[in-house]
Amino acid sequence: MSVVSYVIAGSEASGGAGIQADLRTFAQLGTYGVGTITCIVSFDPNNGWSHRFVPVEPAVIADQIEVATVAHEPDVVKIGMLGTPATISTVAAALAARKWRDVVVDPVLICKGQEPGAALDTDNALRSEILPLATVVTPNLFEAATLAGMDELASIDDLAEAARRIHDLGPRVVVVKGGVGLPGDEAIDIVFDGTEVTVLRAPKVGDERVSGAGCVFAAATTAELTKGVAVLDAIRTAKQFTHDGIVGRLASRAPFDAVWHGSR
Ligand SMILES: Nc1ncnc2c1ncn2[C@@H]1O[C@H](COP(=O)(O)OP(=O)(O)O)[C@@H](O)[C@H]1O
Ligand SMILES: Cc1ncc(COP(=O)(O)O)c(C=O)c1O
Repeated sequence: MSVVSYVIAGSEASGGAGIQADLRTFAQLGTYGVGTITCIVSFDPNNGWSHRFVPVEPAVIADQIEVATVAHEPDVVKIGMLGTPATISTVAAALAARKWRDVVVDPVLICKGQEPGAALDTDNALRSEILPLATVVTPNLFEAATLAGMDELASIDDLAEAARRIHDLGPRVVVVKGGVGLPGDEAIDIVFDGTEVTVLRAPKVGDERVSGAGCVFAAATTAELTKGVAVLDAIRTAKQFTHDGIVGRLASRAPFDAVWHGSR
């Protein structure tokens, strides 16, 4: 069993989300983080903090995956933002070429700044090429509705129905994160393993979304799986770790706070 938590994801240049958040989370939870960069997202402070998105060349992504996997032989990997159909095909081929103990997919879908047409192709490629390889997938409300082909998710029953539909696409365990999106004073997520639905609850910390929460949640799950923890226990630890990081969040000149990595 490798002590390396491997992540294939985008760089988010303000430092709150993406691979920066993933690698910090791995370090906090005691695994050795190794990362491959798929794209670079730079928010634009002069244009409403909109996304500027630059994909990395597929051949350069393949080179990074080659050196990381040959050097470390990781057996647990997190997939974060991929961003284009070409990147998705490159990463899917690389994943299929090795045996993994766990593949955690945070299905970061559209990035503002991409054309809607390109975004739809990206959603479809993720659904058909990456989800079947996942052992754990962690969509937020919006991503779950998109992947499940549902209009709006407004209750725990809706989360469970979305999870069932996403499970049919191939992942072994589906976590649908209600986050701040469901009414009430709790951030509710559900876990569906193909048989049972488990409901996870934590107090909401404010009503705002915090940048990097989704990345940290999936990265913490990945770190725990790297250590050999069972899936549901890994997800429970991730929920607490993310909650603590939201409590200790970091304000900046950006219009959104960023999750801290663990307790502050
Ligand atoms: N304000 C909040 N207070 C408490 N928990 C939260 C809050 N926002 C998100 N969470 C939790 O953090 C985790 C990641 O949330 P997610 O919905 O993926 O966030 P986002 O889509 O904003 O990145 C989930 O467990 C979710 O329930
Ligand atoms: C590169 C990258 N990955 C992932 C995300 C998703 O971040 P979050 O955890 O806030 O959903 C973003 C959001 O900006 C991003 O830029």
